[in-house]
Amino acid sequence: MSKLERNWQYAEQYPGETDALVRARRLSLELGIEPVSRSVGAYLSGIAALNKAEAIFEVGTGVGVSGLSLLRHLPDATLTSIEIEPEHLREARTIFAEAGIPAARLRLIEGDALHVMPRLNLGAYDLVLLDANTAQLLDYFEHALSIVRPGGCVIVPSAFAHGQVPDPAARDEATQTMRDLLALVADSPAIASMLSPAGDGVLTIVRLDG
Ligand SMILES: C[S@@+](CC[C@H](N)C(=O)[O-])C[C@H]1O[C@@H](n2cnc3c(N)ncnc32)[C@H](O)[C@@H]1O
Repeated sequence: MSKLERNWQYAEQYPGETDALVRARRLSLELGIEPVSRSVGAYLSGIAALNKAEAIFEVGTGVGVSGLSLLRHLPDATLTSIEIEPEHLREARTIFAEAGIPAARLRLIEGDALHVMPRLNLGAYDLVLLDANTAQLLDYFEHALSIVRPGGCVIVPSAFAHGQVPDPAARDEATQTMRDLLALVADSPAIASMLSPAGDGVLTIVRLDG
């Protein structure tokens, strides 16, 4: 194992998870859903706390690993989360209830994010997580930038598209879409962007004021 791989493995094993997160992660894997990794979950918890997020929006609920992570240190925050698969959403409701998250703090919406996002209030969210269909990512991102408040952030886990983005030989559509997004945000003066190698890569974009 190389030094970089050892660093990565250490970071993945380091953060502690709540019992609810462990249950949600196990269920995700049983259902064939790819949840955010442990280090990315810890990153989401930390960024949401730092941002003092009150209103959080997520595309791709899965069964709730990212959602539980986002809410972990924020007892008053609300989460609006969109999921296209009814079975995932049903399981997520159970997971959130078992974790003791009151229903009033959750708005779980079944549907296609591309239909739901255009109807959301502009500038209404402190933090937006995009973790669904990579083929639609550029469209999600356009909506995300208008629903996040100035100073808020948009986070895209799986920014390496299963490790493909850094591989110049990889030319599939998902990889190209992710590269397009990375190029787009790197050049925009209205955005601060950060790319971390945690998990499968995490892209964090801050919408600057003004
Ligand atoms: C990678 S999983 C999300 C995992 C979740 N964020 C977590 O960490 O536990 C992607 C999810 O997005 C959902 N999805 C795919 N396309 C979607 C769409 N257009 N709108 C809403 N959800 C979608 C899938 O059904 C799947 O549950």
